[in-house]
Amino acid sequence: MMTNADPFRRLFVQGAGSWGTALALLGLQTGAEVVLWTRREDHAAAMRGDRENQRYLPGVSLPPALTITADRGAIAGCDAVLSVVPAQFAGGELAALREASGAAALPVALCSKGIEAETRRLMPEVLKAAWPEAAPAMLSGPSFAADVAKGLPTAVTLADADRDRGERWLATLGTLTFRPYWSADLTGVAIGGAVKNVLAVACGVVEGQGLGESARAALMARGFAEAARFAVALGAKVETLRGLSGLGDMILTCVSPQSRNYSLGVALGQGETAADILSKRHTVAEGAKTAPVLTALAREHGVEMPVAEAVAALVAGDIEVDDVVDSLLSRPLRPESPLLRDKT
Ligand SMILES: NC(=O)C1=CN([C@@H]2O[C@H](COP(=O)(O)OP(=O)(O)OC[C@H]3O[C@@H](n4cnc5c(N)ncnc54)[C@H](OP(=O)(O)O)[C@@H]3O)[C@@H](O)[C@H]2O)C=CC1
Ligand SMILES: O=C(CO)COP(=O)(O)O
Repeated sequence: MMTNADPFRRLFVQGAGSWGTALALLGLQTGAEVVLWTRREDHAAAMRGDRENQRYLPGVSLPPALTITADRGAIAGCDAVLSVVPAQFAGGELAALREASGAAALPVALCSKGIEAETRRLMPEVLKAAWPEAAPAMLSGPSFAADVAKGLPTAVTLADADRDRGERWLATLGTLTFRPYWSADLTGVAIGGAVKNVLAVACGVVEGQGLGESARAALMARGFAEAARFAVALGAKVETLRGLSGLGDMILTCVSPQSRNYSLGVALGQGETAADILSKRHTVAEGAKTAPVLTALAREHGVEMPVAEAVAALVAGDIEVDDVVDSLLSRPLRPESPLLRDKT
């Protein structure tokens, strides 16, 4: 046991992609009753029949204790929600779930990593607009669903402005191998998760272009600097960006072929177009939709984000991959530290 707080007893997991499924299994491990919800009845029926999510998390068995449904009404009696729907669809799905719950004041942990393109909202703002009665938390950090489902050691950040409720989340999800650490900085956690996907695409491009590991490390460091500038401009704490949900997740996804965002970047670097790559996939690469809205928000706040700008232009097909590399390499030589830069 990680904490003496009372865990939530009946969890509603919204979204049965790979991450929602892995988190549902975690909830069962800590003794909660868990409802895993998918929007498609045929997907629910297949998972119930196979006791496996063959589409998104193959090879992992789903115990009989896991309730699998496409009925939002199954939220009745649940005392907490994990929302694990891709960022662009989260607002609509959260609003529909609010209605099914009778606008209940439930704790909702947001587990998606992105920024809503239409409204430029971070995930906690998406929740506030869709379900104002809900109590928001953010769960994010370096954690591949397949690793977590195998019980491999993982550490993440769980942000909740209310420490006691945060402790309840830790008790609900923490196991010997899955270690959530509490933070109060929801904005910082939401930004770290969203921005690292964009940086992972950029690092994949470096790999796809064969530019070498030194170049990739340089890009990660410069990418981290722009993520931190952006986070501070939006009121987040820079320490949060240095933690598991920022730097930790960047380190994972900016080097691993297991990352869908990194592998999108590799294919872009090899000359394929984003439209072609994404049309062949059924899984999500959040960085593609986050890059343009991230750069728009950054410009609004007067923050320079050249790496994110390059990814946005490449994904939109506005620029060739060789030109992206040239534009990043031809940036002016100036002091590395922003503090020194201000004085020169
Ligand atoms: N996978 C991972 O290792 C991790 C993922 N995350 C984050 O979790 C979130 C969910 O990703 P993940 O579980 O990987 O997803 P997957 O790529 O495994 O699956 C895609 C999911 O998106 C759903 N989806 C697609 N289109 C829509 C739509 N129009 N409306 C509602 N849902 C839709 C799919 O449902 P359907 O089958 O019905 O189309 C499916 O549940 C993302 O924000 C991701 O960044 C965070 C940490 C780890
Ligand atoms: O967020 C993740 C791991 O922390 C998953 O990364 P991808 O979405 O790039 O696969």
